[in-house]
Amino acid sequence: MQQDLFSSSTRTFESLPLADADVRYMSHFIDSDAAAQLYQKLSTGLAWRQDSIKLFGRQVKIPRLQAWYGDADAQYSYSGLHMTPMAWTDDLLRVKQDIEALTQCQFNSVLANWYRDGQDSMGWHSDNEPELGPYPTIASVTLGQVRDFDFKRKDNAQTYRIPLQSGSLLVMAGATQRYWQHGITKRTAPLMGRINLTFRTILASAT
Ligand SMILES: O=C(O)CCC(=O)C(=O)O
Ligand SMILES: [Fe+2]
Repeated sequence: MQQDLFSSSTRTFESLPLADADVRYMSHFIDSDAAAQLYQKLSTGLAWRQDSIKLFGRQVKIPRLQAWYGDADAQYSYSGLHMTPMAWTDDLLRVKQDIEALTQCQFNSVLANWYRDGQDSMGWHSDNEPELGPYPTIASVTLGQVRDFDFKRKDNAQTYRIPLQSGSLLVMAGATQRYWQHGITKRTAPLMGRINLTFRTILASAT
């Protein structure tokens, strides 16, 4: 692994104040120059797709580009899309291994999301597909534009917002997906692009 890409002194997690959840945030997982470089590399280097989902009987383009990488057996279904992973790239593997060392968790796949501008978004959801298991750990890296990441509790109106900085790492674990939804809202202000990498573990028994 290249030593110079990641800073080490400021790599500490803070716990976010969400009840019945385990959410940790590291603002400087990757330093800002390296994050900008990695954004450029991944924007041209990953096999981005414009997927559509069926909504009320019509095919609707999802408001972002996506790419799915991982171990060959990490098959994933999402809103009716069946995703077969592409083989790990060196960059994705390096980030994965770095997160694994920090979190002591293993991941076998990553969903990459590219929010091209403020119009791209992700609606309210929980990452609660059966193949993720009941208490999934999801590690999410932000590169590029800062975007607000919103949490909304399922059983009352509680919300929590955190602006995710370029180079940051957000880890959602424990019962987070069970009690909370999350999403990235659209913005009318002109925004630059943001690439998000969400590392997951697809359980073999569920596929
Ligand atoms: O872009 C993000 O930070 C969130 C992505 C997300 O929630 C997902 O891929 O499930
Ligand atoms: Fe999610």
